Amino acid sequence: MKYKVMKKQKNSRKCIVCGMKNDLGLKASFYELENGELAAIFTPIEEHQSYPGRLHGGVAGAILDETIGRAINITDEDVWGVTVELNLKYHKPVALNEQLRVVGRITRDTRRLFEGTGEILLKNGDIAVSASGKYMKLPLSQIADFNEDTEEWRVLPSDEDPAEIEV
Ligand SMILES: CC(C)(COP(=O)(O)OP(=O)(O)OC[C@H]1O[C@@H](n2cnc3c(N)ncnc32)[C@H](O)[C@@H]1OP(=O)(O)O)[C@@H](O)C(=O)NCCC(=O)NCCS
Ligand SMILES: CCCCCCCCCCCCCC(=O)O
Repeated sequence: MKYKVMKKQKNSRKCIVCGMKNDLGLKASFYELENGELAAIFTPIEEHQSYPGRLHGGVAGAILDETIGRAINITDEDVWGVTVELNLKYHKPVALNEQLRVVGRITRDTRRLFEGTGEILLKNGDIAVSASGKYMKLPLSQIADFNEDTEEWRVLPSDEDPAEIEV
């Protein structure tokens, strides 16, 4: 189904998934949807392959990890989590150089932990990779030396931002 985009999330400078100044990164964009899920959009490049032409399974894990980890921010922008568990199932190969949709949602939220699930979708809507993850909530000061300005942690509006996304 198609859902309206309610809000775009922030990107960063060097994160392997969302860093806009990481030339080898995925440069993914994250959109909060009206149904309470988070969608990511990115286009894998040659540098993200394992076997020629096929997305590396670890890279698939990275985008799912971050999409689930960011889904918590739909309800609370100030929660930061570190991944403590990530389970992946690879159903179909993922090709390079084609835009992919990823979707994630929160399935459990407690004082110290949150859990969620997510999928990488192929163009035809088939699920290529599915994941479930568990994250420990921590104060940002315990995770990283983080300066929003130097890390360029901000929303980057683009003409290519979709008004709705099918997930
Ligand atoms: C998450 C982390 C901070 C926990 O460290 P810690 O507080 O020293 O770990 P502890 O073993 O004392 O666990 C703290 C609590 O979390 C719980 N916990 C730890 N890992 C858990 C897991 N995978 N699932 C459920 N609970 C977990 C423990 O049971 C414990 O609970 P308790 O206090 O009620 O006994 C640490 O393991 C860590 O930094 N891991 C790396 C995370 C990471 O880098 N992820 C990838 C990038 S974000
Ligand atoms: C400059 C800050 C960039 C930080 C990226 C924000 C990511 C939040 C998602 C949490 C998922 C954790 C991913 C991980 O490291 O395993």
